[in-house]
Amino acid sequence: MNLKLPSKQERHKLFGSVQPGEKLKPAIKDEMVDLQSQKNDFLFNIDSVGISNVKIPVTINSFIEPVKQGTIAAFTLTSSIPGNQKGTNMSRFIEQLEEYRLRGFTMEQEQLYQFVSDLSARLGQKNVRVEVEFPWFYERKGPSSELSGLNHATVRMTVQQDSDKNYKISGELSCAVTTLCPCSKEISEYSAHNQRGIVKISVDPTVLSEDWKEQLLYAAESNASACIHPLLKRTDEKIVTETAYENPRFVEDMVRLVAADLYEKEWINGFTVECRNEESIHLHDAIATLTYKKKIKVEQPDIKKSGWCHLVNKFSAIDFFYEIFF
Ligand SMILES: Nc1nc2c(ncn2[C@@H]2O[C@H](COP(=O)(O)OP(=O)(O)OP(=O)(O)O)[C@@H](O)[C@H]2O)c(=O)[nH]1
Repeated sequence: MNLKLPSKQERHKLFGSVQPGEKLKPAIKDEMVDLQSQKNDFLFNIDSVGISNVKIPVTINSFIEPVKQGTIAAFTLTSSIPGNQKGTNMSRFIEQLEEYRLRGFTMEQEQLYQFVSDLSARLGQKNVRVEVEFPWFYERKGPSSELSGLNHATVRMTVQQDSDKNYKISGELSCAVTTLCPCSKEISEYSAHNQRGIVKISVDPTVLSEDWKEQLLYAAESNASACIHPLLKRTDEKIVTETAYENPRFVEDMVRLVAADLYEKEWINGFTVECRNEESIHLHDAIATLTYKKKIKVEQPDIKKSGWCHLVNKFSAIDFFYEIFF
């Protein structure tokens, strides 16, 4: 270990770095060409332009422990632009995201509605969309030992403002469950193959219920053969195994049973349920999807001009909490 290295500057030169050239273009913002804001006939309107896969730390409130948690959210922020505008001002998306991060950005619909409203004003565009995806952690206890660990589901929220300033929100949750094959149980002398099923539920609500992600998780887990657990002792494993055997489910059974639960929820206008079983006896997956739309008149949320807007949630989160735990 007795190398005689050239200085860092000489090393950079060795690997191709050169002296800066003569700088002739303006360095002051007001003197710079603003290509993006140029007006001309640029042939087409653009439906959606912006940034995607922007990751920042955010906060989530949960009705299941841990009730307040930090997570990493990935954002896609876009707007339309008219045919006479060359481009969007991309830095403004990040500028606004940073302002919200510094204030404390919680992934709730009130803040997302306000975010879209503020972004629309900042960009000077009406068609604005924010999509955010993040892992949500929830505590799961072993059914007998009651020892706990953390599971997580993937949550996605989308808020869109259209050219008439109408708002539309949607929510999606994707979680893992256990499914045990009814056919295998029926035909075999012993046992039945089972697998991890990925249930994805997308809902189209008037307004998302305050505890919407907990309700969707419950709809998936309570209709599965068994729940997925991070930590199981033998006493737990026996119960989980037997519960799965007592509740066999095809992917078709899963999407229909979850659909029935979603249909009963007043705040949901339409939904899509998908179940994908990572088959343990095949290399391929089994999948089923079901989409249903109720015939309902959609009301608009009340967005305040500044500050977080307040929306009334029709469904009681506390009712749901008691339904699960008592
Ligand atoms: N429109 C557009 N911008 C891009 C593209 N690729 C990079 N940029 C961004 O251009 C940005 C700079 O443009 P603006 O955001 O319009 O900057 P500005 O004009 O100083 O900002 P304002 O004062 O808010 O108008 C940088 O943040 C780059 O990321 C692209 O394909 N299209």
